[in-house]
Amino acid sequence: MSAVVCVTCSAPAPLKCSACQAVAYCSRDHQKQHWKTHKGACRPFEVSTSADLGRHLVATRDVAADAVLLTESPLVVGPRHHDNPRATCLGCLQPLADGAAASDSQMCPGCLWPVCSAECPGLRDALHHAAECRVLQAGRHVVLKNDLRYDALLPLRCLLLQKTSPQRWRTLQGMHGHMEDRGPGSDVHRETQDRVVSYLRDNFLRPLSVIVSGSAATPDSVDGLLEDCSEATLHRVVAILDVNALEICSGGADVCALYPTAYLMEHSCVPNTRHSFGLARTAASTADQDAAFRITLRASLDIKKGAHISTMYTHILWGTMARREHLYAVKGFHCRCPRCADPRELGSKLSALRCLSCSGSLLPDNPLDDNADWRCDGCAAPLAVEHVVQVVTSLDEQVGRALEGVGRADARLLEDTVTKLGQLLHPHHYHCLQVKHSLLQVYGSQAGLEMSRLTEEQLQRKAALCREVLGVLLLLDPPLARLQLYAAVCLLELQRADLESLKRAAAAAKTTPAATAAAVQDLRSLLQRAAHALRFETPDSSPEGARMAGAVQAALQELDVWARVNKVPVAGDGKSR
Ligand SMILES: C[S@@+](CC[C@H](N)C(=O)[O-])C[C@H]1O[C@@H](n2cnc3c(N)ncnc32)[C@H](O)[C@@H]1O
Repeated sequence: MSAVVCVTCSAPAPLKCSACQAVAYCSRDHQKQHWKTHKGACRPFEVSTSADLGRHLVATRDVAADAVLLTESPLVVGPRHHDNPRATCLGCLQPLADGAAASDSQMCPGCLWPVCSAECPGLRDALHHAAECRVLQAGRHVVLKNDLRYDALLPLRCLLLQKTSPQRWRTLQGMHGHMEDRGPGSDVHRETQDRVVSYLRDNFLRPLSVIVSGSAATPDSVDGLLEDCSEATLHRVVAILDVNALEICSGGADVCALYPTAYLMEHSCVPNTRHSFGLARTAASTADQDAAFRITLRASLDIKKGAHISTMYTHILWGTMARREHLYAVKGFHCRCPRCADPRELGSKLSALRCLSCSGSLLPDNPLDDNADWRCDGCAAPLAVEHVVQVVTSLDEQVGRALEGVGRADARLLEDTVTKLGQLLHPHHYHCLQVKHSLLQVYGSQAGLEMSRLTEEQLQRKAALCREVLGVLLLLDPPLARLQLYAAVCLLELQRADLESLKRAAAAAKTTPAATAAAVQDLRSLLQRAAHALRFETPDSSPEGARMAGAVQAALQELDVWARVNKVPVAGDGKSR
C-alpha cells in the first residue's frame, strides 16, 4: 500500500481534510495553503445514476442543516427564456422601468436594445452582451418595430458559448433535454419554432451570415462566431434550458441560469435544500457578474450520508394535481415523492374539497393515479376526478378577481370570497389559503381598518387567520426554506394583532404585570421566529426578504420601547425594563 503523502509537498501526511477525508496534509500550514484549490472539490456529495432518476446527487457524509453544500457561478445567465419577460438591461439583467424613454444614453450603442445605461459594464463583456450584441446588430429593425423578444436571448447566449467558452458549451451539451417528447408536430416544437427559432434565424442569424460570408452564407453557421446554429441545435438548446435552468426572480429580476453542478439535483416536493443567489445591482466585469448570479446551496434539514440531495422544481403552494401536471409537462417525469403519494399532502389537505353530504373532506383515492376517483374521508361518498377539476378550475377566476391589485384589496370582498370558496373547498385548500394570506394583512392596514380601529372581533379574526395559515405552511415546509417570506408575514401580523390586544388589556387594567411580561415574551418570540426564518435573506439576494427582515427588527424595537415605557418586568426575574 502506498504511503499517504501531503498533496502540497509529498511529505508523509498524518492529517486529512476533515470534511471530505479525500486529501491529506503534512501540516496545518499546507492544508491552509491548499484550501483555495481544494474548496471547490471538497463537496459532501457525489454524482450517482439510476434508471428512474438519471444522474442525481447523493450525500457522501452527514450534513447538518444550514451547512453549505455547494457554491458555483452560472455557465450562462440571461433574461428568462419563456413567457417573454419584461424589458431587462442586457448588461446587468436588472429590470428596466416600464415605458422608459429610450434616449441614447439608455440604448446599447451597438444593437440599440434598451439598457440601464450605455456605460453598463456587462455590455462590454463577451460572456454576457458583447458577443450577443454582434448578432443583434444584424437585425436592428426589430428595435424599430419594437419586436423585442427577451425570451430568445438566453438560447442565443447558450449558442454563443461555442465561441466565447467552448468548455462551457461542452458542459451544456452534456445536459438532457428530453428531445423524445419535443419532435416536429408536437405543440412544444411549434411554440419553440415560432417564439425562438424563427425569431433568431430570420431576424439575426441569416442576415449576419450573409454579412459575414456573402453569397457563400448558410443559415446553419456564422463564420468565426457560431459553428452550429441549425434549427435542430436551437431546439435542443431550448429543451436543455426548459429541463435544467433555474429561475432567479429575486428583486424583480426575470432571469434564468444554467449551473454546472446544481442542475444535477433531483426534484422532491419535500426537498432537503434551500438556495440563494448573490444578486448585485451592477456588475463591473465578467467575474463580478458571475458572482452576482452565483448560487449557494445549503442543507435545509440534517441530511444523512447516503440520502439524495433534492430541490423543488415546482410551486410548493400548488396542490398535488397541479404540481404533478407541471412537472410532467415541463420536466417530463411523474413525481412520486412522499407528499405526492399522500392524499392528505403531509396533513395539510391543501387540495381537499368539502364533502357536501357530511362534514368530511374529499381526497384522492390514489394521488399518483391521475384518473383515480376522489372519496370523502367521513362518509366515503365518491366524486369523479373530472368533477374535481371542474370545481377547482371554475374557482381560479374568482380567486384571481378577489386578489387583483392586492394593494387595493378589500376585507369585505376577501371575506365574501373565503365564504364562497368554503362552500366547496376545505378551509386549507390552496385557493382558500391564498385569499386568507391576503386577508390577514388587510386587517390592520386597509384605510379604516388600521390596527387601533379594528373591532375586538376583527382583531381576533386577524390573529386566527395568522395562526391557521402559518400552521399549514409549517406542515408543507417545516424548515421554512421556501415559504420563509409567507411565514414571516404571518408571524409579524400575528405579533401586531396580539400586541394590540395586549395594549387594550393594559389600558383597561385587565392584565397583571406578570401576565403582561409573559405576553411580551411571547410577542418577542414570534418576532424572533420571523427573524430566524429570514436569516439568509440579504439585500443582494432577496431585497423583499431583506425588507421584511428590516420590518421584523423595527417591530422588535417598537416592542422593547413599549415594554420600557410601560415598565413591563422581564419575564422570570421580576425586573422591569
Ligand atoms: C435538471 S435534470 C436533473 C439531472 C438529470 N437527472 C440528468 O441525468 O441530467 C431534471 C431531470 O431529471 C429527472 N428527474 C429529476 N427529479 C426526478 C424525480 N423526482 N423523479 C423522476 N425523474 C426525475 C427528470 O428526467 C428531469 O427531467
